[in-house]
Amino acid sequence: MNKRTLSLSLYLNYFVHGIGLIILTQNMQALSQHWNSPLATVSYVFSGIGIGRIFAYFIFGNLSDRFGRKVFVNIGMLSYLVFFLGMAFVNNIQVAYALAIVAGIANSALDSGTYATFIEMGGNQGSANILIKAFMSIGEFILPLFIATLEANQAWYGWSFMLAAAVLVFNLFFLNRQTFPQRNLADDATAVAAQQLPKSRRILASIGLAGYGYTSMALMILYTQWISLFVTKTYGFGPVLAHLLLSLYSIGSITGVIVIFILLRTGFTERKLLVGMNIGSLITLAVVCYASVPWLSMIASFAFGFLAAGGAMQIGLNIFLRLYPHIKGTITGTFFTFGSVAAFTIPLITGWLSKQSIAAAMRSDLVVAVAGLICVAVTAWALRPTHSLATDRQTINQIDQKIVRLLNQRFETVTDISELKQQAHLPVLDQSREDRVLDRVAQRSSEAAHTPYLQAIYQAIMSNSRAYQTARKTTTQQVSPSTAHATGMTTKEDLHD
Ligand SMILES: O=C(O)C(=O)C[C@]1(C(=O)O)C=C[C@@H](O)C=C1
Repeated sequence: MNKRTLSLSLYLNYFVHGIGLIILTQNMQALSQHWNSPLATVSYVFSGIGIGRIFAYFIFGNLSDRFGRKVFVNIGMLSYLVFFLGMAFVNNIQVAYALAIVAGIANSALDSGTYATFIEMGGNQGSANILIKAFMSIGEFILPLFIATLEANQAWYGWSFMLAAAVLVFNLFFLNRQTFPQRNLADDATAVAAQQLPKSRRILASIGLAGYGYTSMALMILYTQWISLFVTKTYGFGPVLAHLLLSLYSIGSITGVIVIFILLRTGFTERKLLVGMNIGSLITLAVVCYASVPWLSMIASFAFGFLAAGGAMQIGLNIFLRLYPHIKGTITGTFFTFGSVAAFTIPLITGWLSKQSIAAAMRSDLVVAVAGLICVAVTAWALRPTHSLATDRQTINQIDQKIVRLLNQRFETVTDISELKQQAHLPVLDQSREDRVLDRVAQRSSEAAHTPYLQAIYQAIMSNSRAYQTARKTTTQQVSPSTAHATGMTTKEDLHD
């Protein structure tokens, strides 16, 4: 399995999915003309996507645990292909509705296969799931520009559908050349830690996370649906500023994805990050809901996008997946079923609230934010670290991961040093340098009792560094005997090191 190419291929699907998310709304006028139907009917067709999603998530998640991820990623891609090709030509509303359902199914199949695959690739792939969001955003960013270009050239609206279809056809070939990781493979530490968690705490965390599946999605949908209208009606902001707030939210979201990806790579705890982000979401949302000053709203909207839509939902799912490492597909399905229910119910609930006032509809997002915070706080509390053999070993695994990365960097530097020394005809061993390194270790050690052991470790590191340099030197000399002769390098002393 080549992690890089497989990841790239999986991400490419989410670029297409990002296009799929907005292609109907972006082509609403054109479709309404083509279908000879009013905008309201076109909008009704969109609800098919939600229906397809709700029904497919749970079934697909479960099945992907049984039949493997690749099948479901393929089902997702093929369904999306049917949707894009069909929608570009269809002129019958019923068929269009059926195609919208197919898009919902495509979405669920992709998610059921992909999120689990990233975790199953091993290593720190939880952070890889966060990047899925970034690829969706790229798709959502490029499509409107592409459509604007088509409109400017008075070209057929269907080309936007063809663009997505072309990427899918290419990716179907690309992806099917890749091998997927072994299914439901839990790394030992994760499996043991999950098993050792008392049942009551696991149930509590599961309830919190399922609830978060709903609130995290609801929080974003409600905001994007009402923000522009809210600031216009409540604070009298102009249309440009109203739309700018939404753009700032999107920019914040993309920035968030990148920053969180980096934080997770550097070993930040997902649990703490999630609680922090939800506290931040609540505060920034309260600012947007009650501040009537444009500049403050702008900053808060960016920050809200960063915190609420910058991959927080994906972190929630990652934690959920680690809790049940043997049924990752089912867990993904369950989590997103809750999200789909939010996508379906929030427009209905807020539509009803908006009859009272637009401000009431918008500010109801604060209730969602509080509920989300309670969900993640309960989860974090239930999953608080307790000292056991399994959890402490997991901590050691994380520390070792960092040490190995740093040792790789050290050896890369030693490679440079080795070359410089060869050029300057210097021996591999430099005792005075080694003494200084050991002195520095003693100075840096924060615990006197550890110091002799740390020094012994460093002695071993340097002894291996010498062995590595000597081995390199020998290989270079074998490759180029004339150079070896000219330099007269390999000394007995070095080889004994
Ligand atoms: O600094 C050097 O000259 C190195 O070759 C590096 C290094 C080390 O690994 O730290 C290795 C061997 C020397 O004896 C001293 C130090």
